[in-house]
Amino acid sequence: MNAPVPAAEAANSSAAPVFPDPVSPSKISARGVSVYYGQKRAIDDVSIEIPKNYVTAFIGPSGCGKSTFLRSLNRMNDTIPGARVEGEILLDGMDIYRSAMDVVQLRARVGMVFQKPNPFPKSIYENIAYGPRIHGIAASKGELDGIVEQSLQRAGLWDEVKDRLGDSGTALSGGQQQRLCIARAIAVDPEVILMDEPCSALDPIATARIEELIDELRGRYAIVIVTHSMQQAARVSQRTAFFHLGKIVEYGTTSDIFTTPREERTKDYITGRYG
Ligand SMILES: Nc1ncnc2c1ncn2[C@@H]1O[C@H](COP(=O)(O)OP(=O)(O)OP(=O)(O)O)[C@@H](O)[C@H]1O
Repeated sequence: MNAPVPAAEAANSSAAPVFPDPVSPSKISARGVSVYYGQKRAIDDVSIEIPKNYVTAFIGPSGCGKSTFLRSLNRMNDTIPGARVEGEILLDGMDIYRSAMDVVQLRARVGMVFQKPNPFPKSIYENIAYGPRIHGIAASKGELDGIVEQSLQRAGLWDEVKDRLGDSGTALSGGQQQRLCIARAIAVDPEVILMDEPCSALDPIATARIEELIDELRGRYAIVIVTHSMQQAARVSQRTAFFHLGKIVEYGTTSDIFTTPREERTKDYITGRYG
């Protein structure tokens, strides 16, 4: 295994670059990760340490592998026929593909929020209560009620739904459904929350509310967000990884990436000159 080296130094060597965080300890890290769909390599030998307590944005042109890499962080690719992951993904140092870690437990620790809000076709209450119940997090109905309320509070949804917890989650607006999905992820006490373009199906007002929410949750979780919006990456993240052709070309603080990118490809992409 390679020791982490500064990104600039690594970029000049022939070995694949390793991107340690400049300040924060790692929560989840990739070492030499490649992801294949059949013969096609969508992610090519990526190593990165994703820090605790920050929002990390994955940016890059369409098809560069952002979602594929995101999904490899909680084994979501396992559900895609023919998909294969090589290398190591370490959650607090434990290899999520090779240890005895149960995938259901893993996905509680590393939650996922999708592009299109996907509440269960069940009540608002049940959308939140299901996870804590199957993971044995709540010992009593009273405790479960408390988790439901706290999760909805943290997702900024409690005041809007407290009088209609029995209504279907699918009856909420798109923005409310997305906050419900975030509350559902929070309810099982995750350490990492992965968000794949969580605002792309939402209008500007709902988007602003989700961005505020991400900011409120920052510090409590390691959050990773895939986004096509440079403005959104600049608003919500403290760290940014720029992907290109299945590799991370550049990683750093969001302010550095947006003000003084080192790589021409990053510069072209964030200034809209990529073509
Ligand atoms: N289920 C799949 N089966 C086969 N190939 C796939 C699958 N999902 C993605 N790919 C391919 O892997 C590559 C990376 O796709 P991915 O969706 O990860 O990129 P992305 O950067 O997230 O793109 P976008 O920004 O457009 O969502 C692309 O060439 C894509 O066609």
